Amino acid sequence: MNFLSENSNDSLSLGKLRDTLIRLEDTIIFALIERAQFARNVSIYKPGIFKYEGSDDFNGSFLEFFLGESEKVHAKVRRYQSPDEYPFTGPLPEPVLPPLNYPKILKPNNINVNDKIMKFYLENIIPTLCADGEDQNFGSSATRDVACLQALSQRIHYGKFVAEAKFQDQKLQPKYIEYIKSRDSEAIEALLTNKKVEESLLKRLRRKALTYGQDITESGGLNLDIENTSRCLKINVDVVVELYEKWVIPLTKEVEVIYLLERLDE
Ligand SMILES: C=C(O[C@@H]1C=C(C(=O)O)C=C[C@H]1O)C(=O)O
Repeated sequence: MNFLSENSNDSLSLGKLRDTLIRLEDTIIFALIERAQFARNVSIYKPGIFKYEGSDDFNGSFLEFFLGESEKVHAKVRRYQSPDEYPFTGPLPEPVLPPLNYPKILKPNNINVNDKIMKFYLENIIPTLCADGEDQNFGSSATRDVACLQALSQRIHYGKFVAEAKFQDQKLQPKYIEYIKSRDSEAIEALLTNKKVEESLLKRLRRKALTYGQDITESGGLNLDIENTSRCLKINVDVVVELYEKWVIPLTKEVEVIYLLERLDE
């Protein structure tokens, strides 16, 4: 979401944030489809298998190396105002001070569930998403992993913005304040949970995975009948739905709760 082009209160409306989360469903499904075309390639997840020029002392996995190096670049450009200012090649200019005009309360803080995201991605998603074995496409697999992990991380950390929007609801704010003061995480989670939104999301996600997973030809209709279609899909629809049901939604809510527990600290 672009926080710079709009006034900050407006960009925190729950409706707009939900639109952003819906758009990110597409990003995540396509990233998973990209990864699913390659085999599991377990070698890229085991530490110490490859050596890297100029990083002789690095002992982690290929994926960790890849992610670390790309995030070094992200760290250097993070403070620029727009992606258009980032050079594609050559040295980066000196970073300027943070120009991002976030709503004040959303200044960067310590909420980070990336360790959890990495764990469920490697232990639960990759083994069911990809064919067992090694097709030796190590670089291709790792680039897709980075795309999947970054999209999942972005989606889940959006919980901060969602939580702030919910806290701004004047009818509910006294309740949130009461539960925050009594450190009642369960009550906070119950208050911010919207079962209807979650149910619609899971239904929509199944239809999206079924649709995006098909080869679209020049004629003929799409087939939304899972029984007939699932054999030739590019992705296992159940993996996508389970990913959201078991991991993405619960972790988004965890971020929401952590954010709100710190909301009154200033
Ligand atoms: C994100 C929201 O908050 C909660 C988390 C949801 C999610 O991660 O998709 C969905 C509904 C809510 O229980 C929301 O209300 O839209």
